[in-house]
Amino acid sequence: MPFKTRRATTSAPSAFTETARLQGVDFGYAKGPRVLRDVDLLLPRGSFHFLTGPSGAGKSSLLRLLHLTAAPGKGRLSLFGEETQGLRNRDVTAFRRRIGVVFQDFRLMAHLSVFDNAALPLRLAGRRPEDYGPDVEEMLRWVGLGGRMDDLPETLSGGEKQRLAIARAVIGKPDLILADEPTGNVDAAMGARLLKLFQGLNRMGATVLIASHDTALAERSGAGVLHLENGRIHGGTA
Ligand SMILES: Nc1ncnc2c1ncn2[C@@H]1O[C@H](COP(=O)(O)OP(=O)(O)OP(=O)(O)O)[C@@H](O)[C@H]1O
Repeated sequence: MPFKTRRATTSAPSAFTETARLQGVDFGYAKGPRVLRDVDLLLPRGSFHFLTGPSGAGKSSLLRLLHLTAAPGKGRLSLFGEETQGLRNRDVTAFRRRIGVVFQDFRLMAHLSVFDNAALPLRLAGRRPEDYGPDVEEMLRWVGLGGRMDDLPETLSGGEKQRLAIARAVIGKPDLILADEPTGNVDAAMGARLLKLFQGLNRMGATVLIASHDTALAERSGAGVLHLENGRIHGGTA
C-alpha cells in the first residue's frame, strides 16, 4: 500500500474533530426537483462511510455540496470545523486542496500524461517533481498503471481512467476523500484493491465518503452505510 508510514494529510495539523456537518440542508437545481430535504449529517474526522441510494437520489449532489461545487439552498454546511457559507473564492480553493475527489466522469486533463495527471495535486501544492516522483510512481503501480505512465488519458480504458482518477484524488493525502462510484468500471479484484487503498488512507486519518451502487462492496468493507432516498439520509450520525 502506498504511504505506509506517513500521515494522511498534507495540511498543517489542526484541531477539527468534525470533517463535515450538514444541518437542515435543502438542495435543488434551478430547473429540477428538490434533491435534499432538511438533511442533517455528521462525518466525524477519520470516519469511513458508503453513501448508497437509488439512481437520481442525490448522491452526486451531496458530494458536490461537500466539495463546495454547489451550495445549500437552506441550512448550514461546515467543513473541518469551519462554516462554509460566504467563503471567498480563494478560501474555497484552500478548502478544496484538503479534499480528494473522484468524479463520476473522471475529469482527467486530456493534454497531460498519466503521470502528470496523478501528480497534479502535488504540483499545485508547490511540491517539486524530484520530490514527488517516487510517490506518484508507487501510487500508479498500486492502481495497476505502472506501465502506462507516459500515455495520454484518451488511450486508457474506462476502468484505467477510473483508477487514474482515484490515484490523483488520493496522492496528496487529503483530509477528506469523496469518491463517486469509484469501482463502477473495474472488476471485483480491482474493486477490492481500490477499497484497500481507501481503507489504508482512512487508517492514516483521512475521512472517506464513497457514493456507490455496490451494496455488496459496502457491506464487505465494514464501513458505515448512509442511505439517501427521497431527499433524506438514513443511518450515520446527525
Ligand atoms: N445539473 C443538474 N441540473 C438539474 N438537475 C440535475 C442536475 N444534476 C442532477 N440533477 C437532478 O438531481 C437529482 C439528483 O441527481 P444526482 O446526480 O445527485 O443523483 P445520484 O444519486 O448521484 O444518481 P446516480 O446514482 O444515477 O448517479 C436527479 O433528479 C437529477 O436528475
